[in-house]
Amino acid sequence: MLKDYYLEALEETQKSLQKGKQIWLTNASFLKEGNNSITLAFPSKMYLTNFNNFCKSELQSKIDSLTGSHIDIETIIGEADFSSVEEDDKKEVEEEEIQRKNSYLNPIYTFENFIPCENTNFAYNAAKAIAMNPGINYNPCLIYGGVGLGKTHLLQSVGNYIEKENPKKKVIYVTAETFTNDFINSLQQKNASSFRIKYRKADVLLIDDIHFLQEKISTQEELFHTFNDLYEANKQIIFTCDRPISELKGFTDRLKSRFTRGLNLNLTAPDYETRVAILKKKCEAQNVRIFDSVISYMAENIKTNVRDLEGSLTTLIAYSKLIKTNITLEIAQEQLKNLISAPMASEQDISISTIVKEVASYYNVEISEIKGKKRTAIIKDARNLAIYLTRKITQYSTTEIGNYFDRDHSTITHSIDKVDQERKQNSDIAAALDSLENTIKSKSK
Ligand SMILES: Nc1ncnc2c1ncn2[C@@H]1O[C@H](COP(=O)(O)OP(=O)(O)OP(=O)(O)O)[C@@H](O)[C@H]1O
Repeated sequence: MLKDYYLEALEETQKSLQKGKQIWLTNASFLKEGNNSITLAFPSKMYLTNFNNFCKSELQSKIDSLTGSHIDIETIIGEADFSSVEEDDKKEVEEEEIQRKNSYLNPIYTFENFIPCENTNFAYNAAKAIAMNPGINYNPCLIYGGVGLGKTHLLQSVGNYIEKENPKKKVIYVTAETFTNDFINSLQQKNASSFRIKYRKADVLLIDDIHFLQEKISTQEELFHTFNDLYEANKQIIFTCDRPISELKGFTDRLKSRFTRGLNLNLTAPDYETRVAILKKKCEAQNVRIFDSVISYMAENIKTNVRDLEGSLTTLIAYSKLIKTNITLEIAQEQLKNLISAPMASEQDISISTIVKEVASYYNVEISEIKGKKRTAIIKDARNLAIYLTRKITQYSTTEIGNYFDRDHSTITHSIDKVDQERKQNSDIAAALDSLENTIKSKSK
């Protein structure tokens, strides 16, 4: 009796599952039923894990609604005849799984979740066209623009789309930093060939933040050869960069010319309407409701980039959950006042040099040491803190901060994240940071 309901629920669930995910359900075998339970058997742990991850909740809600009561779905490995699950089939599925895990794509970054505006429509549509026909029309492709404007999101959307629609294609997503580290490791382990095989086997190679490769000539050389191999084999290559290629320093001309050879897409800050749409979409995704007046207030005042918009939204949502209250316009104004009232870089009173001076005196080190290359613990701490405070209390972008401290963008974000993390974990550090921030602000008046 329950088996009939199960079969009906199975059919409906299969229709609603994403392409490629049905296999985890079709290979489940109905073993037995109890009063309010059914038992399904699976050929292996991998099938069971994927059933739990991708199919179980859907199947559960279908079967519960068909029977009108809650049915326990019990699961077991083996104990049924799985000879119909061909060995090849298993192997193929395993390979696809391994590939999915190795591509390191964040499933949140999809075209559906990206809201283009007039300025970014071209980039959005071009990226979609690439995803539909990788390696054909726009190869290579470079996506560039300032921080937090969606470069990684768009890049990974291409990867996620291809993985979903074309699971046999091998997609590799890496940051330029990971690419560099992989390369260095391969040299240390005298295993350059496995590095080459890994990257040159890609059907789609997505490399994020190539500005990280500035001055790293050997890695650039390796990337150049990887590029040529893939390009000649019509494999799709996409890069992101925080600035136009012409502004990259310490790059070989031949690699620069490879980057610019294909399609160059520029991402710019979203307009007001898009900022509103992005905020609404993020609220929807998190299942929270925020008054339109608050959304308008945020969109009117936070124009820098989408990451800042998201950050403000996270602040408000956290506040609303913690205090258990709806976010009114007054609460939003109060909670976001530091962010919103901060003047733009060009008109701000607080300069980076004031911050560095105060931090240097706080740590009793020289200003030149903070900006220099020394890596003793105390100087590193002072440098990280100066970078963090600059980001926190001025409107300078991470790229501008990087230029000042002569560090690349990922080093700057790493410093900011590190101090942020320490601040969260240690109330003494939080208090010291607050006091230093107040000193800097009062001295800048
Ligand atoms: N147009 C957009 N629609 C929806 N979300 C967006 C959009 N642009 C950016 N975001 C979101 O903003 C956040 C920052 O985007 P992302 O990390 O892609 O920026 P980025 O340009 O790669 O920044 P960085 O140079 O710092 O690496 C992400 O959470 C992303 O989902």
